[in-house]
Amino acid sequence: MDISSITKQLETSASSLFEKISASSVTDRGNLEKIGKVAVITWATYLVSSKLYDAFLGPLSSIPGPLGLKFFEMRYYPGIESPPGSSWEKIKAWRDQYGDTVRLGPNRVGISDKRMLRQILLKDDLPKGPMYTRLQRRSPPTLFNTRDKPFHKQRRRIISPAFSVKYLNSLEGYMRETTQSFIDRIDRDINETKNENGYGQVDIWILLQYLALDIIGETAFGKTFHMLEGNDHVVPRTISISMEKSSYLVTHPILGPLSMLLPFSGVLKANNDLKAFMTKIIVERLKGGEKARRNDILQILIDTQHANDTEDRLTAESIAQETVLFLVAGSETTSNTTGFAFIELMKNPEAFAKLREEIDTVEFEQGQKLFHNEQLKHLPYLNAVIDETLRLDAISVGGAERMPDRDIVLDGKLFVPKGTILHCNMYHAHVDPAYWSEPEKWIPERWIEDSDYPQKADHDAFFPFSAGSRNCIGKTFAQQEMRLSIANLVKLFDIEAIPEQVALGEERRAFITLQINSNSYKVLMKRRTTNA
Ligand code: HEM
Repeated sequence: MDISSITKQLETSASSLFEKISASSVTDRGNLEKIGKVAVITWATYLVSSKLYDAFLGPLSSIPGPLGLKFFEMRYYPGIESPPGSSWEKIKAWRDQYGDTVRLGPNRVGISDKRMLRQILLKDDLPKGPMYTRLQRRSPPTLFNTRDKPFHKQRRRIISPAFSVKYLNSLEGYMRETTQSFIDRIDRDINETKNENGYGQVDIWILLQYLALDIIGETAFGKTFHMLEGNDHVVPRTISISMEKSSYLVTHPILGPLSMLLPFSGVLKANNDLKAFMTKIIVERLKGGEKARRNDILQILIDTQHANDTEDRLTAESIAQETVLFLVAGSETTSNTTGFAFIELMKNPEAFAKLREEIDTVEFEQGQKLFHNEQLKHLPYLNAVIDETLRLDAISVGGAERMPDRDIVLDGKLFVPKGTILHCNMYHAHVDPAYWSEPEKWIPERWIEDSDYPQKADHDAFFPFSAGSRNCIGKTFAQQEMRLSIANLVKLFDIEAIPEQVALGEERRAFITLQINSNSYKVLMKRRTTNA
């Protein structure tokens, strides 16, 4: 018996029952009860038949996927988040089993075909999906979480000058100053733990986190948080609580309205502290006039007050929210990618040697203790190390959501009705054997045109910063920061793996961004005595 006949029978039996009952008197209480039962049965019948229709006959029915997900949302799939932060691995296993279009829910399709991804993100530039509304909670939307295209276009136009190459060049001084504090901190840690060969233990993962936080502090907030000097600051602390909570709200939307009542330790207090901190900085800048001006991202946002068009003037609340967004979107993404690059370099000593050989062809400028971005921008192996890490250890393993506002056909073959949630799994495209040879191996040579590695990188299947109007506004900022930290460390220090730590680097979880379970990865380091 096929599904359509089951559905028909259910509908017929419910309507005949309804007819029988309506024929009798409705005045007595018994009949009222029967009517109630009929209403429930009719509703249940409708629900079951529409679920069966969507699962087996609807427009998404031909897309393969786990049976349960044809009926229920992914968050109800048994064990999907057990252990916490592991759902991305299950989704990857489904992709390997079912292919590059997978049914991931009654109304959700996972996409990792590179042509379809380009169409969704770039050519059709579809609006963001409902996940981003959940991230808004009760605050006004930001550049990242708005789903409104005209609002986004206007906000992006206002904020873009803060991320232009020219403006970023002018911020390089802050990045280099902070990188110097990072090097000083490493020297301190080495001295405290030095062995007979001069090597000390350094938690490179944590120090990279502090570096990224301090860099955003300097450039976006106008103040370093002094994390590298061992400070505990309200801003990073609040953001870290908020990230954990946001990740939970994305997977458990029902908790949204309840979230403020739940005992998320100190969330309310931390949020108030953060608001007070931001308000103080903005008010100081506004009151201080010309004297208080500083060359940074915050200043660009504050300067929108002088825009001709009143709609382009950001309110104090929006300035605070957007700067906090840069910290959330710009710190862990960058520090974890750099951390993964070191984890890969420690597993591949020949690659480390090649990178060092390249870096050693460049000398610090006279009187300088660190490189400039301009000296590093075009180094092929350094950029290949970064790109290969962005491919294989992609931070956004959870993917991004888009939702078509009209019926569309993907790549001329897959009909997708308006309102379907398209779960864009860019990471899956990064490791698809159809696009990459030895996709699970970390091979920087694939990015180098004149290397011996036969199959070169497929740039059309590479989306680390997404694509289209909602691509990453901080891409150049992140690349600059990653080049500076990797090149300076490789130039100044000998770095060696600690065998037990290598295994730790393989255990991963994702709460919005990919990270290592241990949140710590130690290496042995000592100052170089030659070539430095
Ligand atoms: C290696 C580092 C980084 C990676 C891999 C990365 C990746 C991404 C990706 C994949 C998106 C699209 C997300 C989506 O559609 O859901 C995105 C958006 C965004 N990123 Fe980044 N990002 C990085 C660093 C940064 C930095 C340093 C900043 C700011 C200082 C930043 C700010 C943003 C913002 C504001 C958006 C939203 C843009 C919009 O919708 O117009 N990111 N990023």
